[in-house]
Amino acid sequence: MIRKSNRERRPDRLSTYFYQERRVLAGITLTGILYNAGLTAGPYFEGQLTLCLMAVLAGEKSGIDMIKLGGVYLIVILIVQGARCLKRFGVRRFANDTARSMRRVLYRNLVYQNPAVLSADEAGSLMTKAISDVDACAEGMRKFTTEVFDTGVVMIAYLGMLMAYDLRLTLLACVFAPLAALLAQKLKHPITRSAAAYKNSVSQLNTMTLDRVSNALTYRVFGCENQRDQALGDQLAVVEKNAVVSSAWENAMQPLYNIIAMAGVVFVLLRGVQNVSDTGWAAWDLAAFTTYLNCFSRLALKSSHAAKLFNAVQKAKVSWQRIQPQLQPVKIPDSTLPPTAGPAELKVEDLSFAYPHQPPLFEHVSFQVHAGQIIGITGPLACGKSTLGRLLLGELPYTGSLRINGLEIAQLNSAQISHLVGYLGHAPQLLSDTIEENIQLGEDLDCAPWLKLTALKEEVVAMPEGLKTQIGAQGTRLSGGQQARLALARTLARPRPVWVLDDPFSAVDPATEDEILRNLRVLGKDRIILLISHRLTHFAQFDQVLWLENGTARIADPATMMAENPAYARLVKTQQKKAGDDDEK
Ligand SMILES: Nc1ncnc2c1ncn2[C@@H]1O[C@H](COP(=O)(O)OP(=O)(O)OP(=O)(O)O)[C@@H](O)[C@H]1O
Repeated sequence: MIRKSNRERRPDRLSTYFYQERRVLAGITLTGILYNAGLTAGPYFEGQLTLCLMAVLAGEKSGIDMIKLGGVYLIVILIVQGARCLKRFGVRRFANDTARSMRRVLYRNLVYQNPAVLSADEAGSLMTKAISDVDACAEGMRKFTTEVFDTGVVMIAYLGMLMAYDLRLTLLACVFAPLAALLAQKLKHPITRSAAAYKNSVSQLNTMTLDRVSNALTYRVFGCENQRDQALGDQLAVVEKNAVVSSAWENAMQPLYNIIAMAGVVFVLLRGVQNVSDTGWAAWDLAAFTTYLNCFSRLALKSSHAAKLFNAVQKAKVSWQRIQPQLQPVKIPDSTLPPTAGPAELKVEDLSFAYPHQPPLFEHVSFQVHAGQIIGITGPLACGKSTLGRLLLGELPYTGSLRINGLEIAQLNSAQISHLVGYLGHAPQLLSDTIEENIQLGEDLDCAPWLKLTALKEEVVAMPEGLKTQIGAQGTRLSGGQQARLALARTLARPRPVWVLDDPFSAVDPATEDEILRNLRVLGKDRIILLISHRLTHFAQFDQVLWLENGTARIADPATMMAENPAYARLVKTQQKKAGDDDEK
């Protein structure tokens, strides 16, 4: 028999979580059986105490006998309640551990899964899954585990006891309990439906809240605040309504389940009296009658709980179905790169790419770049400049070949690519943290040289808290140019064979751009720098210019590009003229 190790077990199966907690579950089983079997001691001792009291009154027993019996009952209660405490502790621990494990897997999925797969879900929905659905699942599993003992074991114990007293009466009186379970089963669909509607409305509310907060300025500037707040308020009302409906389906049926399960008490009373008066199916004394009645009401109550439990599990199942797709096993990619020799080299051959359901953005593109070169990438609007950068990150599937140092990008994982390609995207993507942490990202790096390289050092030194300055969400406490340079410093602090810099100078003045480019030239002497830009002021200083247009690519040194590509030459001249006019002004 092949035994699966913990790591091989599938996190998208519920059984995995029960298996992981097998030791805790074993403890719950022991204490649960002790507690629940011990519960039958209650009715038994109550019956014995009644009998003893009658004997004391009749002068057959003394008060001491009664005290002794009461003392034993007390000790039994203490043991039983002690077991109950331990069982509760175990069950809570089981739920907490399970929620933690699920959250860990879900988090890994969010971090490592293909962004295209994740983008199928709205941010609010992902948050709802990561927080409330995981809790709902763990809670469902906790309730199930608890009730297996609190209801299942104790029901069996009670049933056994009742049968021992009067088999036929027990069969007759207990015939109603399954009816409650049957009704609960029939209510499965409305319960599942209402729980799913509630969860979806919460997801939508979270998405709207995130949108409202992150786009607050846009809504204020365009005067849409009231309209957005109204929409948020409406969604809140939907959530409240769905919460009430969902909870009503789950909880409002409990009294009905109780009544159905208790219906058998009529038989217990009728036949019980006959048993005591020796005309029934069994011969009882008064203690037996008390014990039986007590035991039966507890059993009826428990069986109505079982019906409610069934509904609670149905509700938790909705959450499980929502998170299960995000609990697929994720392998953290191995970042070891195959060995390569020689200086950095980028070779693009016959590259073609199209976004889904769109015409090709690139067709049969080929070019080659060597170490020490700075390549300016430009072209008409939306010609695919940023997309080319993202292809080098391995984020998009392409045909043809895209090789860095002889390694095909499509055959590498994201961790390996991160050792080959440094990237600065269109948006600075800054963390809501200090300047220092935005560069270090948890690594032990000296920030000063990188701030100097990006002409940001003096400005940071002048800030009252220097490197420890908090920059706010997305760097909002910095100017646009400071944000761009801080993001550039973070990229340059991690030397890679290829750097892709997507429009790094759009918010930087020409003099600062000049200074940074001089520094880049020194820093990039054994690397390749691909600089994507619309601003062509400095393209004449670059080694090559890559012109993208209508799915094709032309690469040439800047002078040749000026001479042979009229569209490029026109663009350069227009920008030069505008710069001259600005200077005159
Ligand atoms: N994720 C995407 N899905 C579908 N189409 C996309 C996606 N991203 C970009 N596009 C489309 O691909 C084309 C090229 O986009 P890209 O951002 O690469 O161009 P660009 O040259 O960098 O643009 P710009 O000149 O505005 O800087 C555009 O028509 C754009 O609408």
